[in-house]
Amino acid sequence: MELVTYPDSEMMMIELAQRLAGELRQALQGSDTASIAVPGGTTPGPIFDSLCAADLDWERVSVMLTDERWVPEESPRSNTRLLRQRLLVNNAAAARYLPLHAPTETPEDGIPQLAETIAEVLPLTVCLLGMGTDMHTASIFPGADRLEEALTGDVILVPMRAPGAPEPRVTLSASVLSGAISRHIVIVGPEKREALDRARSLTPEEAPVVAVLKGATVHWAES
Ligand SMILES: O=C(O)[C@H](O)[C@@H](O)[C@H](O)[C@H](O)COP(=O)(O)O
Repeated sequence: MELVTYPDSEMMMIELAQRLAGELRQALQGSDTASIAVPGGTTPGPIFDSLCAADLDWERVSVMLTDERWVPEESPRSNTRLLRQRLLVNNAAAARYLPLHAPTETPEDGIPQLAETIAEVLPLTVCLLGMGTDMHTASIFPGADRLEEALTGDVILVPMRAPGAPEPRVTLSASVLSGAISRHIVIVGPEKREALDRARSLTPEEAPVVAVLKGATVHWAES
């Protein structure tokens, strides 16, 4: 794992967006298509604000979330809603969006069809992840009901229910996330930095972020 620290998060978000766009651009030089998975939550909004304006052939790019809360798109908890408002706009409106949510009651009902579409674009070209202070990443939470399957299963999407998550979730598996050609983790603040340092001496069951750390670049700003 490589750690890059930035003087402030505003600068980090802009530089990281440029880096992600550069990696997609480079991939599109050698291939017809490219794919990127991004997290939801409160951290990545400013990255999306810059990335959506990147000058690249978005029509050839598939965009998806790393994980989603099983709530309707109108919910303020919906990561899809965040993506539609801040990433799939401007130049990036031309991208192909691969949903991680379907209008079914449970994630179990929706997953087979969603996973089929995602399978077509794997491995991911670029994967951006967030991390919680409990050391979860995507929606792979410590103590989750299907933690083992998400960490070690040869699967694409896993439904998740966890004490740390207020609603059912669906997450890309560790094998899909860590299979991305390029992986970045973005964290802000001293608490998350301490959690990351702690995670490095723990098992993936205790600290799921460990499952995606090898070969990843962690981007950190104190505030
Ligand atoms: O849907 C989600 O919540 C995310 O995809 C999740 O994995 C997120 O990246 C971390 O929980 C960090 O969240 P914050 O950025 O809000 O701290």
